Amino acid sequence: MKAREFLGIFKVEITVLIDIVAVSAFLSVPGSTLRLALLAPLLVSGSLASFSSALFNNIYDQDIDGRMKRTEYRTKLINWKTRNLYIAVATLMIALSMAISQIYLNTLTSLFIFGGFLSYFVLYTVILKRRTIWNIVIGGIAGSFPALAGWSSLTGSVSSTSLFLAFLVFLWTPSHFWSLASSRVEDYIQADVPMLPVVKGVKASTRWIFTNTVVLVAYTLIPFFVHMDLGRAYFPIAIASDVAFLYLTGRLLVSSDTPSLKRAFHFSNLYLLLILVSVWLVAVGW
Ligand code: HEM
Ligand SMILES: CC(C)=CCC/C(C)=C/CC/C(C)=C/COP(=O)(O)OP(=O)(O)O
Repeated sequence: MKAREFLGIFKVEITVLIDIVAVSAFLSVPGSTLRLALLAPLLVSGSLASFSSALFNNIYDQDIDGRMKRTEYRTKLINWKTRNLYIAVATLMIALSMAISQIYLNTLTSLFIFGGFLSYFVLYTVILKRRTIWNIVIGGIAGSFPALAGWSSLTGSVSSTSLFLAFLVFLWTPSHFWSLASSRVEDYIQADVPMLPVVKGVKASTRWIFTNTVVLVAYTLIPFFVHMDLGRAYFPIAIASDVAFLYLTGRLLVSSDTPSLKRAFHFSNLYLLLILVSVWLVAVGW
């Protein structure tokens, strides 16, 4: 077993970007740099909840993971022999996550972190994923909770800025995932999961991806007209990232080959990273 595969069952790389969502919301709180120590319990609690939800997702999806090339490696680790062990580990992780958040942060933040866990494992994985093409649109709310948790960890409240960041991730998710799913459509046909490209075809999915990206880009322009605590670096970086994302998803309308789809998918992560990290500069007065 390779280390990357072991880390893969906890979806560590996804958790890193989830944590960056939380850090951006945290640093956008005025005066956040005076209380940076609270980043530690926020990131430990949020990461443990993300790892736990990813583990529960992989335990529940054992049957379909074994039928998809991208995920079949997981069945070497999570199988009938080890299932109970991983259930115990995942349960311990979410319990520890809640304890840390309750002790060092506040109840609202615990609720937001638990909301991310529940919306990913129960709402998306158990209820929606195998039933509807809207699975990742509704399930995408999972990625919004880290933004709400990041702001509330310092304030015990919600703000227009944390709601803006939360909804930004929500709108970003379909462009992110549908490009991946379209590049892996055979996998999802094998697994009999009703992802958009399985039900509507890749060509139609590229139109949905581009349309969603146009809506996402329009949404990122709101801070040009409505004040948010996002700092000055947000504006040029959002515009540059928007142009690149529109280009990469727009060209899918012309060529929806696998490399183009994978390029759009990988850029979706860079896109969100650039916009989120641009907000960090607000903490140092930019
Ligand atoms: C319901 C919502 C989402 C779905 C269905 C989804 C789906 C996926 C899938 C299937 C992968 C490939 C994973 C692999 O092959 O190991 C992936 C990768 C990734 N996702 Fe998402 N995702 C969602 C939300 C998010 C959110 C909210 C974030 C962070 C804010 C995120 C960040 C990432 C990153 C960074 C990767 C790349 C990891 C790598 O390079 O392997 N995803 N996503
Ligand atoms: C605050 C908190 C805990 C938030 C959790 C948010 C979170 C972990 C979102 C990730 C969503 C995700 C990667 C879905 C992919 O599942 P999939 O089953 O479609 O992917 P797979 O086929 O690779 O298993």
